[in-house]
This record gives sequence, C-alpha cells and structure tokens, in this order.
Amino acid sequence: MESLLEIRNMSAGYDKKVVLSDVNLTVNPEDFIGVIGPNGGGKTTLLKTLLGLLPPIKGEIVFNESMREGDHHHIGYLPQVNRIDKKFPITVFDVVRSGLMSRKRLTGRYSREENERASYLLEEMGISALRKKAVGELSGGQLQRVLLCRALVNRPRLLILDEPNTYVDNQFERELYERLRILNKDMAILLVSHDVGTITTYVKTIACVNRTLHYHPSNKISTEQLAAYECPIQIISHGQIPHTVLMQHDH
Ligand SMILES: Nc1ncnc2c1ncn2[C@@H]1O[C@H](COP(=O)(O)OP(=O)(O)OP(=O)(O)O)[C@@H](O)[C@H]1O
Repeated sequence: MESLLEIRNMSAGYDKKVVLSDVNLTVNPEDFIGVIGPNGGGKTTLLKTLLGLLPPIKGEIVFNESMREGDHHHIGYLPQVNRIDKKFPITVFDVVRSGLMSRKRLTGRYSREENERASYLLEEMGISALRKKAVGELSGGQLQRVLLCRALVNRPRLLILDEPNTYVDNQFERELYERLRILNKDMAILLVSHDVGTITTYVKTIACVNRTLHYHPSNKISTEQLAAYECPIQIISHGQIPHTVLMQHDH
C-alpha cells in the first residue's frame, strides 16, 4: 500500500446517530486536500475518526505500516484555537513537546533530540523568545504558531488543520499557507476550511463533506459541481468568495 491511509466504506457518528456514511478516501503522501462542507455536515466527525478519537460504526480506516508506531499514528493535528483552554498553566516549550507525548510515556522524559527538535521549530516559527511563557499569556496568533510547532514536532506524515482561517492574526494566516506549501513537500495535508477562496488557492484537491464525502480531484470547482456534491457555496462561505478562483461552468 503506497498511500498513507484508506478510508473504506466508512460510516461514523454518535450513539447510533449516523452522521457520515459510505465515506471512501485515499490519502497519498503528496496530497493537499481541502475539506469543505456546510455546518453540521460532518467535517469534524471525519477528523475525529482519522485521529482515532471516534471509532467507525461501519467500514474501516486502514493505515499504511509507515503511519503506525505502536498505538500512535504519524498524524500532526492543529486544532481550532478556540478549542484550547488558555488557562492551563503550561509553558510554550512544554506545549510543543506535548506533541511527543506518546513517546515520552515509554521513557518518562524527552530525549536530547526531541528537545532540540522542539527548540528548532520554535526558532523556525520565530517564537523562540516565548519559550518560557505560559500559553495563557499569548495572543491568538502566537498561540497558533505554538500549536503548529506542536503538530510538527513528531515529524508527521500527515498534517491535519481544523479551520485555520479562524485565526485572529491575518499575518500568520498568510504565513501559514505559504508554510503549508513548503511542508507539503514532506507530508500530506488535510485542511478543513470554510473559506472556499483559500481552499481553491492553496490545496490540490477538494473533499466535499455533507453526510457523505465527494472527492473532487482538482482545486478548481464550479458552483454547479458544489451543488451536485450537495455542498452549495452559499452554505459553506462565511465571507466574500473571490469568484475568479472558481471555475466557470463553461470551462
Ligand atoms: N459529540 C456529539 N454527540 C452527538 N452528536 C454530535 C456530536 N458532535 C457532533 N454531533 C452532530 O454531528 C453532526 C455533524 O457535526 P460535525 O461537528 O462533524 O460537523 P461539521 O461539518 O464539523 O460542522 P461545522 O462546520 O459547524 O464545524 C451535527 O449534526 C452535530 O450536531
């Protein structure tokens, strides 16, 4: 299996409430997939199943051998910043290292390489000076940078980002998307976004999620196609859509 993972005929949901059904998706190492869909369509549910937080009701997710390390999958995850408890008294450096948690459990402490990796990422992201700060003291943009370091510290083969354009910091948002382009040379990326403009600018392919998943093997998508996938653009978009990036139906 050359792909990183395959979702096969999966249904997922909560307490017998099926949110997603018949989901099939193959994620390859070079993929940059934008995940879009209306509110409540099941995007977060899909992420939860990939992260192993929610077992499929039906079907399965098959991970490539290279994605597995004990019970740990090589997935880096950047949560929505508003899902983070900022009152938690933990330093920036420890948050970054917490991305290594499953390794630490084996030995009880971090190796020199792991500490160096965490320091390197802080340096890379231009936030070394924040190393000893408590996360509660950070701005939204700073916190996002820290969380991206955490997502990358374990050298993931797949990076999952949940709605990064809810970032408060516009400069970081631009920086982030440029950074993702570079990171995509080394890892697959799955980006959940409400911003169709961003999606079509940066991603390579699109997954429309609304009760099921329609895979669109291009980053150009017309409003007609979105409608056919039951992902009408008015429902998805929260802001203005730069329609130049959307394919016209006669193309
Ligand atoms: N823990 C839960 N228990 C029961 N139902 C849930 C739970 N979490 C989500 N749901 C329901 O599952 C459906 C899909 O929700 P999900 O959060 O996956 O959608 P989404 O596409 O991520 O939406 P949004 O764009 O608003 O974040 C919704 O109807 C939601 O109410």
